[in-house]
Amino acid sequence: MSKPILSLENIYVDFERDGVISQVLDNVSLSINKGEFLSIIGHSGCGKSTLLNVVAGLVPVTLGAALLENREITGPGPERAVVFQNHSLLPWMTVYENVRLAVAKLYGAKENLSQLHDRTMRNLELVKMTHAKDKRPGEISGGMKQRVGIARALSMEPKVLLLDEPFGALDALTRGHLQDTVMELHDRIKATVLMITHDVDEAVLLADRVVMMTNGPKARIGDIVEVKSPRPRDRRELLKDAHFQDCRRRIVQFLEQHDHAVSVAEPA
Ligand SMILES: Nc1ncnc2c1ncn2[C@@H]1O[C@H](COP(=O)(O)OP(=O)(O)OP(=O)(O)O)[C@@H](O)[C@H]1O
Repeated sequence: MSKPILSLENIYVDFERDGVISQVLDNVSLSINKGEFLSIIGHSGCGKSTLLNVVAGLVPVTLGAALLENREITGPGPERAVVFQNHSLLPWMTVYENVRLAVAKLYGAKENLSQLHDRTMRNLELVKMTHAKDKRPGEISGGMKQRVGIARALSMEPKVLLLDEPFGALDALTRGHLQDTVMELHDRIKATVLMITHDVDEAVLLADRVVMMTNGPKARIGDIVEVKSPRPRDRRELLKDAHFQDCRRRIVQFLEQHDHAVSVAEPA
């Protein structure tokens, strides 16, 4: 788990709207190892999604470079699958068909129908959704939709899985179940994952490292906390773990300090 798969090198991102330039990211550098799970946390609007979108190839950098296995990222590609907070399933297709569509797009030319079916079912099994394979998105819960979104992303066998607040819209119990599923998947398929979250406990529970971003504009990486708690992790056990609590405390402290920085900088 020590080979860098993804390198962000001195990344700057500016957006221009009506002649006004906003400098969102300011010299962000980060190296992510193969199989590593990184959480990104920071106050709302600081630029977390922008950073993830740079890796997804959806936002171009103004300066610097994002490299996947030493090759510059210049656009989207199946080796970087994204799961957004608002599951984007096609409502007229069944759960099976939603995943099958992604499978066919990538493997349709290389594999026969039975192989495509097996691939689809394998990914639905990974997220425990085979029982609902014939249902349409309107007939399943938010948590189940998110599972299907994850299955669809995994079916591309991406080198990097990008999760943009994947559990943000879910109730606490469903969120907990999905966190467990993602931890299990990460262990099982040794995926490299970059996940944005607003939830400190979630960030620490899932990650090998938690990247904390400063407030925008011109957001940077303020600090990184390494979570050394052994895997598999059990949320109840971790509550008693001094290292876990220390990681948690450092992140809360960072966020509080940066919250304060904003409130004192604002005019009264
Ligand atoms: N395409 C764009 N054009 C102009 N400005 C943009 C664009 N995308 C993002 N921004 C601005 O960049 C800043 C960072 O946005 P971003 O969505 O990356 O933040 P975030 O940390 O993910 O926020 P949140 O936690 O609220 O989702 C915001 O001020 C946003 O308005």
